[in-house]
Amino acid sequence: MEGSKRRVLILGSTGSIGESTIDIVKRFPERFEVVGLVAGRNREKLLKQAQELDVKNYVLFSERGLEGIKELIESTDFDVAVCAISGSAGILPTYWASRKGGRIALANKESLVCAGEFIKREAKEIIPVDSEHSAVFQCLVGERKEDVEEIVLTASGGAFLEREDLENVKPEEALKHPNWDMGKKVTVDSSTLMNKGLEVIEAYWLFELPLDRIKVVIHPQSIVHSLVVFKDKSVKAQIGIPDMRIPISYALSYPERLELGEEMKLNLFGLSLSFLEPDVERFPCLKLAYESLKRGYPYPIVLNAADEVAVELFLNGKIRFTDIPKLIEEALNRADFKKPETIEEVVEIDRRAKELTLEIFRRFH
Ligand SMILES: NC(=O)C1=CN([C@@H]2O[C@H](COP(=O)(O)OP(=O)(O)OC[C@H]3O[C@@H](n4cnc5c(N)ncnc54)[C@H](OP(=O)(O)O)[C@@H]3O)[C@@H](O)[C@H]2O)C=CC1
Ligand SMILES: CC(=O)[C@@H](O)[C@H](O)COP(=O)(O)O
Ligand SMILES: [Mn+2]
Repeated sequence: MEGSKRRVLILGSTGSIGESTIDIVKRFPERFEVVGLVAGRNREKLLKQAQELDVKNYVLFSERGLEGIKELIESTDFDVAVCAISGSAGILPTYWASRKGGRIALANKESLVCAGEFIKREAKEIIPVDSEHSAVFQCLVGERKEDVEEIVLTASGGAFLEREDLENVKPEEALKHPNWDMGKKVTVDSSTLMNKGLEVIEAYWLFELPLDRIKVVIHPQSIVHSLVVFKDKSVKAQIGIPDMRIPISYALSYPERLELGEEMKLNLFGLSLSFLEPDVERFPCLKLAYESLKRGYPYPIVLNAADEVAVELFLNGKIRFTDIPKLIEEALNRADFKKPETIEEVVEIDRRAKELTLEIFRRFH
């Protein structure tokens, strides 16, 4: 990384990951420069970021649509694209950025869940930003693939690990993550364990292990970010405070590491770490995610689409927390789409699966 600066394109700059990325870039002006910004609807924040970073190359989805995003990605020369648009809206932008040939610093797990095959085919290099996958990636540095026995993703358990009356959960309660400060969708997904389900599928694409060797353990403190078990039964874990600036900085600077401040250092004294088996009867979304991948494509696309619709309905007070997995399961049972052959077909299945989920909702409510 010595010499020239890394040119960074940020897709989803106004969100939680986008802002943390800008924080890192601003700490290391000699190493990075932002060369493009993409956001959804927050015009004011996008303009402020563009002005602060002196970036002329930016696009707002609500003004210029997907075509505007495509044009910006295709016309921007970048070294790293931070893919941090939330939800399936990130599929095509991540795919277009992958085709350009630079590094993909991937936060938008939904794009791998839905279009892993197509994005992996195009991308030259994917460095995970998602904390668990960054942890696994770091544990694997210097190791041989054939020596890996299992990947173990840690899950905080979300806001309701110990809650009895899940049917009475309110949206504002689901939006309080015990350890991480994140966007709404991923925070609700954490509370249903769907986030972990999506992450299992993300890990399947990133690390190319059979599904039965990708495990999940509940770890309420979010200090151990994930683990790898090797065939000699040695276990490596990556640990640290729950702050996304650490995996983001790693994805930007890999193979080097940046010098972050003392406030980011984990204090080991007084730490008490616990690990529990996930309860998939109380939190069926995790089971549904495994099942969707076992059934094969297009089911993970349907899982993701139905979840996006269900989370939105829950946040708008239209369904109960416990209806989220029911709606997703029904969508998976009724879905009758063929395996996608192109990225356009992926996007079409996502659209139709969302329609199907809304139809199911209307029939029962
Ligand atoms: N936050 C976190 O700590 C983590 C997040 N992730 C993943 O990273 C991704 C982003 O999460 P997070 O930052 O929390 O989400 P946020 O909701 O905070 O931010 C989402 C970003 O996407 C933009 N966006 C939404 N829709 C569109 C669209 N149609 N076109 C262009 N831009 C759009 C938003 O723009 P605007 O606000 O202007 O509308 C915003 O910049 C998700 O996939 C999440 O699962 C993974 C690990 C950790
Ligand atoms: C920070 C991050 O990577 C999130 O995806 C986080 O993992 C969410 O926490 P859960 O473990 O509760 O899903
Ligand atoms: Mn994660």
